[in-house]
Amino acid sequence: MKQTKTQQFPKTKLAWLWENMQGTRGIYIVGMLGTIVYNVLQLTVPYYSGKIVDIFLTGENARENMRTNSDLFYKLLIAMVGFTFLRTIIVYLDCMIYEHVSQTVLYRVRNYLYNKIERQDMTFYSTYRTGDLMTRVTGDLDAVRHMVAWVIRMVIESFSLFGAAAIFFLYINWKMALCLLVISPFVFWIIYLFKNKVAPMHALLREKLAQMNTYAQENISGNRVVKAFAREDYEIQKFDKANKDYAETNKATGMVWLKFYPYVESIANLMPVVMLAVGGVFLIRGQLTMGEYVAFSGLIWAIANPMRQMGNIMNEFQRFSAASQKVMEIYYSEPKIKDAKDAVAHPERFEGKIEFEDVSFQYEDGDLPVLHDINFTVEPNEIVAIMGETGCGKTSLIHLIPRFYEPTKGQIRIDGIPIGKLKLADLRKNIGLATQDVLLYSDTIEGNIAYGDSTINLDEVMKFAKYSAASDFISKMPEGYDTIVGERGVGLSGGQKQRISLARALAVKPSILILDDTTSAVDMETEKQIQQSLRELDFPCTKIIIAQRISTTKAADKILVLQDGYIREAGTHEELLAKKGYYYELVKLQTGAEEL
Ligand SMILES: Nc1ncnc2c1ncn2[C@@H]1O[C@H](COP(=O)(O)OP(=O)(O)OP(=O)(O)O)[C@@H](O)[C@H]1O
Repeated sequence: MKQTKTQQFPKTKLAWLWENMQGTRGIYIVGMLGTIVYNVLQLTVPYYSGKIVDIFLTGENARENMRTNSDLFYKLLIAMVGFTFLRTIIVYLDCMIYEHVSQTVLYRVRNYLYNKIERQDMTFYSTYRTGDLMTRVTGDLDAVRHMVAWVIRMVIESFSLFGAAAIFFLYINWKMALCLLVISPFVFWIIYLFKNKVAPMHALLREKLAQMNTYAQENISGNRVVKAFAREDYEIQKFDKANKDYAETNKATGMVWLKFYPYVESIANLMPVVMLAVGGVFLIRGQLTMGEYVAFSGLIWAIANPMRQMGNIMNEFQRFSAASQKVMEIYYSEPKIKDAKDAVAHPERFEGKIEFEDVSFQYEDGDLPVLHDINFTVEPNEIVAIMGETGCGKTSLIHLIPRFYEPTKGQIRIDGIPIGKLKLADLRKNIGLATQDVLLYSDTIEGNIAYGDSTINLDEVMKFAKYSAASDFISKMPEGYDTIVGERGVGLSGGQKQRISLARALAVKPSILILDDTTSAVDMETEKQIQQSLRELDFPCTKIIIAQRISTTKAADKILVLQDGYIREAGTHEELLAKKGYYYELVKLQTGAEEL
């Protein structure tokens, strides 16, 4: 997993969130105003009860007032009930607004991230692990949604409640209000200290979660290897460790608040005590009426609760901060390999001439160059075979043609145009590639073959299956081309998967066909059939074939022998035999002949 330092983004986290609320910002503001209104409305009950107490229960003329002014009594009661009802309606609508906006943001950002991930280059995929990426588009995004749906609402709720209660207290009795409010700054200071402690815990927690998800994902997809080596117990233990790690970190994060909680709770609990003591003195001295006292004590929670809520809010805020950091990393990531500013469109088919000129290449995370000064030309329709011992750079070389990676030096041209000047889509659409590790989708065989061009009909699909010597085994399957192959082609043999992958590469009628050891798992007879079909394709096509078998390379127009990233030998089968070098030795080895 990539260990990122805290990356700087073009926008702050909240500004980024705001940007993604586009289209729902108006309604969100209405929601926030609603939160303020329904919190201010909380003051109505203690306000009216204070009035009722003063006028009709404890005041000098209480009995008289009840007799002569009972209308006012009922009006105050109705107002209390009415405002409570109004508040309920506002809370209800407000919840709907927050839910709507948060789901809209979630939907938008998730799509945007998926789009970004899809368009990344190979380096991105070798940097980020699938489990980590999955965590970003699920758990992390949920923390972002939670920020919109709950945390912001709680912040507004707490501050508006606190603010409204404070103003109300100051309005009815400023001296009493100050006695109560004077302790609140301590809470902010404690929350500030808490924030500094809990922020790194949330970052760590987030890493542990990604680690656990990565283990799970890798083990589920690599399940066959686990079974083959009977490593279930080992993997279960490994997961258990990651799970425990995550649970422990989760607990530790929760414990941080517990260290600060007693202080905040004590301050919050101090409020009713101050109320009782100071309020009592004020009452005795006549500086506070009984009604005012009722109003104060009825609303004391509006000062104490926001204080208690602060820790929760700060916790959630830090969770959002750690998660959004991960989301924004993908959100603002740009593939290094993309269309150049002056890229030219090339909607027409390529002729298929390929030129490598002094091409060298090193992986970004590699220590040494893997290709050195590669020079060769392939004419349209030619077949070029590339061979060499394992790890010599064959796959790296062919991956440069569709620009999966950029050469560190030199230039590759197709039909005379440097590939860096072509639009990526135009370049790749002209290339049919069957990779070494075959990946099929859980779809029908027909769907898999027609993956690159879904407009082709079944007859064409069958034709390409025939080219790749796959039609026989497909027609023997109970549902033929409608047979669903499992995830990654489960249910097919290695050779069968390779042949479907070849048919898929051919089905886009590419002007350049690249096969990376695509027939390594098929028998010699079938391979011969495939070689024959490749020579008889009904469309022009340049073929670059990585192969180890002499039976494949023999018929090629040109053979390149790679060694340690250099082209050591190049020529036809006969020319290379005459050189009596690596190729010659390989033929001897494969044919079992002493001399050729
Ligand atoms: N994504 C990568 N990042 C860093 N190094 C890599 C990467 N892929 C391959 N390499 C290294 O580049 C070198 C060439 O690998 P490459 O896959 O091109 O060899 P190959 O000739 O195709 O081997 P094989 O016949 O086994 O498929 C190897 O040393 C390999 O370790």
